[in-house]
Amino acid sequence: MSITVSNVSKSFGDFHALKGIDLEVPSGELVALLGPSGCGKTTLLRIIAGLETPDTGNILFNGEEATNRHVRDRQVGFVFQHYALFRHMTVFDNIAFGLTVRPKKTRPSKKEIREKVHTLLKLIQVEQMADRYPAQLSGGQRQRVALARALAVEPQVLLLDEPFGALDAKVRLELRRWLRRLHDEIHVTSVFVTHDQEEALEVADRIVVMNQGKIEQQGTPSEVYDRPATPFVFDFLGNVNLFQGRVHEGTAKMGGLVVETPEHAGTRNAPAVGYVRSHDIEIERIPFDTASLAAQVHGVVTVGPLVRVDLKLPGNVEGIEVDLSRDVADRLDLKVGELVYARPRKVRVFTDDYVI
Ligand SMILES: Nc1ncnc2c1ncn2[C@@H]1O[C@H](COP(=O)(O)OP(=O)(O)OP(=O)(O)O)[C@@H](O)[C@H]1O
Repeated sequence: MSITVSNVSKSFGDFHALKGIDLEVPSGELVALLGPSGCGKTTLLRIIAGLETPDTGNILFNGEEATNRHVRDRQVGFVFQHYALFRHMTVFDNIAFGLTVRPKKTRPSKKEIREKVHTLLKLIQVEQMADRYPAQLSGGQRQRVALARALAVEPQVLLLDEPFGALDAKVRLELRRWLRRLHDEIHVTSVFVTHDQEEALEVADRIVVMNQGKIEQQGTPSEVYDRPATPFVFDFLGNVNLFQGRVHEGTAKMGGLVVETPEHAGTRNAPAVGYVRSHDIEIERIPFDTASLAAQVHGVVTVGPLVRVDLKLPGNVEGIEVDLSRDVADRLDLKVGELVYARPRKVRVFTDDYVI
């Protein structure tokens, strides 16, 4: 089932939590709502679910008006960060719950319910745990059971609010891969809230980046990562260095960086900022042919598979961070205090009215 969010706004008192949101979720897609704490992701999810009503705007399911449809008639399944499994029920009964409480007319037979629950137990890979109680499961297993419970009633839409937020990093990583594979099998239209950019980039078909109640950009993971539309998106999706400067008659000059720009970009000597990801910078001991920035090594620290180098540059008070692979760092064997040259491989320039 497709979801259309059309011009949705929501305020709490005089705080504008959502400001004119327009969003299309095509049937069968897995979409991530990504943004910092308080940007309105959960409020938007709750409005799609029918747990909250928008002040203005509409929600459509498969093109049909559903803004005032009751939550129980929306055919949505939920999974939240804090697993709300029934403590006094076994895994089996938790998953079966939504089916057993149906009115007699639409309730499947006991045999059908048993078969359905076993299919789901297999899908979430906890077949041998049907008789356990939630307290006897790990956090990751509980979240998988919560997902199976949501899926048991065959929802048309699955809404997940930071479903792995309370789990440790390793389990989180396993579960998000598992969720991706599960979605590839069942293709239920899903909206997934997260503030973790890696999670969104790895799991989602499409990412909707939100900031202060608005959508900054939406697109495939590679679109938003490789072609961020705004400085906010650039910054939010990874480690970034800023080079402040000005653009004038076709050239942006930013703290030693020089980038050719279209003639019409900021011809009034407008401020310009160059954004460079920390893994898009090379370091050598001799100057590069082009765009060499002289710098001093200020710090070197190993972070898992990477070595993070802090450089001080004349004209860039904040300094810059460079992520090198371990091989390159081993070859260079940089020492704090020595002089080197840096060269950005990719620069994206934002001016007041232009992105290059
Ligand atoms: N019922 C409410 N009453 C008053 N303010 C609310 C209410 N619900 C949300 N807000 C406010 O609206 C803003 C958006 O909240 P929301 O929960 O949608 O953000 P979020 O992006 O999901 O953040 P987080 O990642 O921290 O959950 C926040 O500033 C929050 O304090």
